[in-house]
Amino acid sequence: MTNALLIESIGELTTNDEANGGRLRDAAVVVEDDRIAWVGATDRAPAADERLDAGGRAVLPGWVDSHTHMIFAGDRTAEFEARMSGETYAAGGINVTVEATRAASDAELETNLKRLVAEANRGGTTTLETKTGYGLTVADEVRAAEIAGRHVDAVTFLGAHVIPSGKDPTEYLDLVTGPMLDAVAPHVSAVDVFCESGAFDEEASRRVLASARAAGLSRRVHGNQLGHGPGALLAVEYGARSVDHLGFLDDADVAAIADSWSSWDGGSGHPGTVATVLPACDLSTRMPLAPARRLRDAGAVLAIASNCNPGTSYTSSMGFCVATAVLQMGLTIQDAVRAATMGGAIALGMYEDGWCDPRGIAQPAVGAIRPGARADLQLLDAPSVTHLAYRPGMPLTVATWRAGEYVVSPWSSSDV
Ligand SMILES: N=CN[C@@H](CCC(=O)O)C(=O)O
Ligand SMILES: [Zn+2]
Repeated sequence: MTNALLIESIGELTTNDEANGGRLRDAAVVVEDDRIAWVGATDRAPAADERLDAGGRAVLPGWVDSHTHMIFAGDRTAEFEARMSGETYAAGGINVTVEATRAASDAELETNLKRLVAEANRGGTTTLETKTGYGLTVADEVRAAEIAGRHVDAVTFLGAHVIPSGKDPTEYLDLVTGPMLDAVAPHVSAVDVFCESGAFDEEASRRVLASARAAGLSRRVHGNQLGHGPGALLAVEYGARSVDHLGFLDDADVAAIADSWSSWDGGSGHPGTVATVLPACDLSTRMPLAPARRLRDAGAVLAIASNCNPGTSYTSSMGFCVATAVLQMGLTIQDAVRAATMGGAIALGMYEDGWCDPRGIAQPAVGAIRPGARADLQLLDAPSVTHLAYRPGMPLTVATWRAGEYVVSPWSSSDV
């Protein structure tokens, strides 16, 4: 049965919809079941079963967090403390979490994931990707993918995260690109590779990306995180949906990522490789901030993601990431908000209708507030998205809807 909710008197509505310039004042939205049914001026809004007066506050799409690692056990507080005392981050720390994750029960992993998803929802996140990569045996990677698929919108296979302790690199690469991929493939939509010294070099990364393509899965790359390397160029060459981290880029990398968008017209056409920046990770590892502004000015499509994981970025706060991207990376507020919503949706292939969730069910588009899109919205206790950076660290998200249902509902409609 159709049930219509009208959210009216929205002071500033961020739509990410070119049809109305991406932003409306004194706006209203009608949500019908799980979708946006109507967007326009409050004084022209149609009747609805239920009304919510936003009182001049801002409404924007829920965050689309396109890069997290939420299937793990344990934490790495000691490693973080050492880093804050001057140690450098090294990929080897991943194996500490691999050991803890293998030792955990299914229930422990699922409980921890649910805790992290709930935290993310409270901060306004309505779409989540997460990766395997702390199991690194066939059984542990399949287990991670299955558990993740019950709670997030997209699952990525990251068997090529690091060579597990005690394993021969050549044998492990054969496993990751062969039997492990075959076993995990039914549960995931993409394959990722950590292309970095200490993890997978160019030749190994090529094999991972080629095996993903042969299996009909999307490609993603962790690239240029700890130093300059081939990750960004490989991502573009293999048609990856995104290349993530990007602290160390030269002019050729920036140009290649930007050029990958030359045949995309904003909706249809072949999408290029999204440049995903991870501001919280750059801060937590004390690495150079990714050159988000330079990438944007060159014409790249940007995403901002949390990279929530116990090693390099133990936060799911997209609001914090957006504020950091504005205050430290030089993005405008509008660019940062767009990157954390529409950018993430493009990186996940979810900006158009019909993408499939981990259960294989077709879903409406996310990342924009436009008729037909999934009704994923957040209400800020602020008159505009500018306050996300103007008042950094404040918990401004006060209500969140996912597919038309309240995920976070601190106010009843009569309080607002
Ligand atoms: N760089 C590779 N993977 C994670 C870190 C994982 C860890 O240290 O546990 C990242 O994105 O930063
Ligand atoms: Zn990551």
